[in-house]
Amino acid sequence: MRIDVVSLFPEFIAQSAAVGVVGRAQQRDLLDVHGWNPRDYAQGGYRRVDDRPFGGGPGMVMMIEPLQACLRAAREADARPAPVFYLSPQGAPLTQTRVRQLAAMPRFILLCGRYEGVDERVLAAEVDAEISIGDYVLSGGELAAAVVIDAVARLQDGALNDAESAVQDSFEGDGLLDCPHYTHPASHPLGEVPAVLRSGDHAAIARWRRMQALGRTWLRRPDLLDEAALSKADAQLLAQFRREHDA
Ligand SMILES: Cc1cccc(C(=O)NCC2(NC(=O)c3cccc4nocc34)CCCC2)c1
Repeated sequence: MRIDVVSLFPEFIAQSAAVGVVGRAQQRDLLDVHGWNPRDYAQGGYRRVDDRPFGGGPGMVMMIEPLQACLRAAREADARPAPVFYLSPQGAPLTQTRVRQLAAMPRFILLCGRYEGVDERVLAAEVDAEISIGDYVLSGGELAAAVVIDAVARLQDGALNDAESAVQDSFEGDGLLDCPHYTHPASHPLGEVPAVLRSGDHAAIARWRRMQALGRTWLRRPDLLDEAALSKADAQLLAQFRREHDA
C-alpha cells in the first residue's frame, strides 16, 4: 500500500512513519509513506503557499496553485488511481470501519491543512472526502494524518506481531474497550494485582477479562456497547458486573 501526504511539514510525517509498527511495516515493504511539500511547487522567489483571506479576518489561507501542483506530482508518482482525503474538522469522524475501508485501498493521498485551512476551491476540485479525528482545535492536519497512517498500517497483513494482533483483533472483533492490565510486582503500595490473574485458572482469567472489558465499556463508552454484538454469555457477564458495581 502507498500513502502520499501533502503537508508543509513532510519531515514530521516521515519521522512519525519511521518508528514503531508503521516504520516496521515500511521496512517489510507492506507500506510506503511519501511526503510532499506544496512549498516545492510554489512559483516565484518567495515560494508563497499562503495568502490573506478574502473577506478579511485573522490568519492565512493555503493557496490553490501550490496545492494543485503538489497534488498532481503526488498523484503522478504512481500509476494507480489515488483518492485524495483532506484531514479536517469538517470531515467525517474516523472510525475503525473507515480505517478498514482505507486499509483495503492500493493507495491514497492525504492533504494536511495549516493556518486557517485550504482554499475551498481546492476541496471542491481535488478532494474526494474529508476525515476528522475529533472535535478539538489543532494547529495542522499532520497529527491527524499520522493517526490515519498508524491505524491503516496496523491492518496490513504481516504488520503486527502476536501481542499487537491480540489487541487489534480484540477491538476489531467486538468493539469493546480493553480490560485492565497488570505486571510485576504483585504487591505494591499502590495496591495488589487481582488474585484471579495470579490463579493460573485460565478459564476464570478469560472470564474476568471479558467481564472487565464489558463493564468498562458500559461505564465509559455505552455508545460502543450499543454497537457491539453481545453473546448471551456476554450479557450475563455484564449483568454480573453491573450487580457488583451497583452493590
Ligand atoms: C473543532 C474545530 C473547529 C474549527 C477549527 C478547528 C481547527 O482545529 N482548525 C485548524 C485545523 N484543524 C485541523 O486540521 C483538525 C482539527 C481537529 C481534528 C482534525 N482531524 O483532521 C484534521 C483536524 C484546520 C486547518 C489547520 C488545522 C477545529
